[in-house]
Amino acid sequence: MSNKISIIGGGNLGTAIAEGLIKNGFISPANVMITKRNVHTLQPLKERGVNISNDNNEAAAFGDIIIIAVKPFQVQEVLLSIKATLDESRHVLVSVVTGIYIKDIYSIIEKQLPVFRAMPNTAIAISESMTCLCNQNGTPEQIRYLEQTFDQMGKTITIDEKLMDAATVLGACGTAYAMRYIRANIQGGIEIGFSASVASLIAAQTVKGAAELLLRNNSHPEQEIDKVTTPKGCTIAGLNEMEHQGFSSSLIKGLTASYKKITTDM
Ligand SMILES: NC(=O)C1=CN([C@@H]2O[C@H](COP(=O)(O)OP(=O)(O)OC[C@H]3O[C@@H](n4cnc5c(N)ncnc54)[C@H](O)[C@@H]3O)[C@@H](O)[C@H]2O)C=CC1
Ligand SMILES: O=C(O)[C@@H]1CCC=N1
Repeated sequence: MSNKISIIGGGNLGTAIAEGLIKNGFISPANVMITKRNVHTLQPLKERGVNISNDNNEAAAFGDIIIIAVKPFQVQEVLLSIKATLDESRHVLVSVVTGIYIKDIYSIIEKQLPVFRAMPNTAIAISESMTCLCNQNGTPEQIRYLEQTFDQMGKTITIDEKLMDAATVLGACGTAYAMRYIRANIQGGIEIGFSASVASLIAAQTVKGAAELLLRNNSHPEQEIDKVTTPKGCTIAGLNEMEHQGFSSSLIKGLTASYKKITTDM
């Protein structure tokens, strides 16, 4: 399988994917093309050797793997514009678009080429994404290749398409939710005496360490919490107050509101 990759839609996620792809040398920048109608903001990628264009058909002709990274309402127009260039015997289409199902894509392109959906998050730019994949008509070789590609940029799992909306909430929106948790820690940290920059460092590194404990120990959060909570100590006093104020409940309600938005209103 040849490995030229085109990214259509050089916005937040599209540029993060381009950065992630070229970061660790998995693919040469010369084998990546990214498009946007106004290519001005793509200059930093161009300076690093990535091909940039405002012509989606040029990108479709360039890439063997075509990643669609536009907003949901832009998908139909983009797919229709490259439909004639899509080649069933060559191209693999990968959509990262929220709430657009594989059947929707087939109904627009009317060609039986392999279609994947990928749900990464913006940490893909620093090779720390969580990416959920699903596909229809992908060969085992193509599935393996795409899993390997996204594995270069974090962790990857293949799931059923019916879980992609849930993956979007937990894995992609989750980056923003984690940021708010960290921001609240910074705000609290300033109130109890730290400068903003020191509070930011302590909050971010502490959250990173907590996540690494779970990933490396394969443990449950409550097991790790038990190791921190001294009886009659300050940790449990803080945790219980947070729960009295609805901490876990508000997060769960936030996740389900996000899920409801995707499944009923996008
Ligand atoms: N931002 C995130 O964390 C994540 C976003 N997604 C999905 O990825 C998609 C892109 O999201 P963002 O990057 O955040 O949006 P964005 O608005 O930053 O990026 C979309 C880009 O597509 C460009 N574009 C629009 N029409 C175009 C066309 N005809 N040809 C070429 N480029 C065109 C826009 O100029 C823009 O730069 C969305 O569907 C979103 O649901 C999925 C996972 C995470
Ligand atoms: O907010 C959104 O709709 C997109 C989907 C996942 C992250 N951003």
